[in-house]
Amino acid sequence: MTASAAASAALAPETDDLVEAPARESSTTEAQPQVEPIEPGEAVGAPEPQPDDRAVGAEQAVAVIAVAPRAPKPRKKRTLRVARPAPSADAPRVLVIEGLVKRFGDNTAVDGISLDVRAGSFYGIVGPNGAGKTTTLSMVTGLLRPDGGTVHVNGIDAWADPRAAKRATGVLPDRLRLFDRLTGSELLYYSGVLRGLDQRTVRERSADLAAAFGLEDALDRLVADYSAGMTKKVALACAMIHSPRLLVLDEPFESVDPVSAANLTDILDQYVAGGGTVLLSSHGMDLIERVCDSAAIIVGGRVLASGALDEVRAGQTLEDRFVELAGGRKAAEGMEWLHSFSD
Ligand SMILES: Nc1ncnc2c1ncn2[C@@H]1O[C@H](COP(=O)(O)OP(=O)(O)OP(=O)(O)O)[C@@H](O)[C@H]1O
Repeated sequence: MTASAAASAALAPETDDLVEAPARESSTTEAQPQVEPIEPGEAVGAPEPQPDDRAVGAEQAVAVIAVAPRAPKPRKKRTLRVARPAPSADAPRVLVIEGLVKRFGDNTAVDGISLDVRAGSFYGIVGPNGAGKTTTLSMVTGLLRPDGGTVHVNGIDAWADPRAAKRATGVLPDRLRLFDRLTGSELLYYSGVLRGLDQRTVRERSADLAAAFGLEDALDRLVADYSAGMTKKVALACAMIHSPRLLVLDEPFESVDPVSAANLTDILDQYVAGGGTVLLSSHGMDLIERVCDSAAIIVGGRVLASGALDEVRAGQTLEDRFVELAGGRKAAEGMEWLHSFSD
């Protein structure tokens, strides 16, 4: 399948994912008056328009805008599916996080997080704002020193031997701080040689990545002039150029349009199919359910559920499970002033 065909396929609504719920029965058993069926949206009682009938009276005008109520949309029930099975329990563990802790003053942002991510896994981390996702990923990738706990990447202690761990890791951080006065091709080149690749390999891979991410026409422009989505793409390309064993991506789909998101998903899918491992954070529950085989729900710096996607969802959608674990929806109580409109 071509990249664009694959992107289109990924974008197509997954109609077989949706199961129609049975139509709701009428709640009354009383005899109903016989009426002509009215199509939803059809005008009721409107006189047949005549060629020379331009002036309509008030009654007729009202009749013209009296529209049959639209039938309520049938509730759709989603079948819970997984994109792919989680790696088997004997697959090697590419990332092992044990008892990770990070405090900012009195605030314990990460409070003893432990996770196992196995080779070939597409692992999603979800959690409410401020749950500690970015803080955790920053400690995994060597950007933030933990106050406690350990991180092993491919068997390497990431804080005892950060250089070796970084060679095995590609990172897309949350707040992108790129050398954006470089052009896209200069940034890719810089990322490649920084990771020890020779010039020829860097050029070849840069061309492949630019084509895969649809950035060919932007390579000679300054990254500072890129849109948010393009910046995300070039940063992801830079994270992948040294073909790391583990990709750690903080909100990779933020600001990325749906077509590009499908394209990125295809690229990451191929990477995982080839034995790579992805750990990503996202607020997109549907996306996580579509692409990930495993997930962790983090709330208040703690892991409340983790493992194969089906175990984490526990028979619900990931969103429902997330909302349940995160403490449910909060009504906008005490916000009555919001309805006292200013004009
Ligand atoms: N550098 C910092 N200094 C002080 N507090 C911080 C710092 N970084 C994060 N925090 C705090 O740590 C907690 C976790 O933040 P973090 O950014 O990890 O959350 P998150 O789950 O990634 O949230 P979001 O989904 O909103 O991105 C928050 O209370 C945040 O205010």
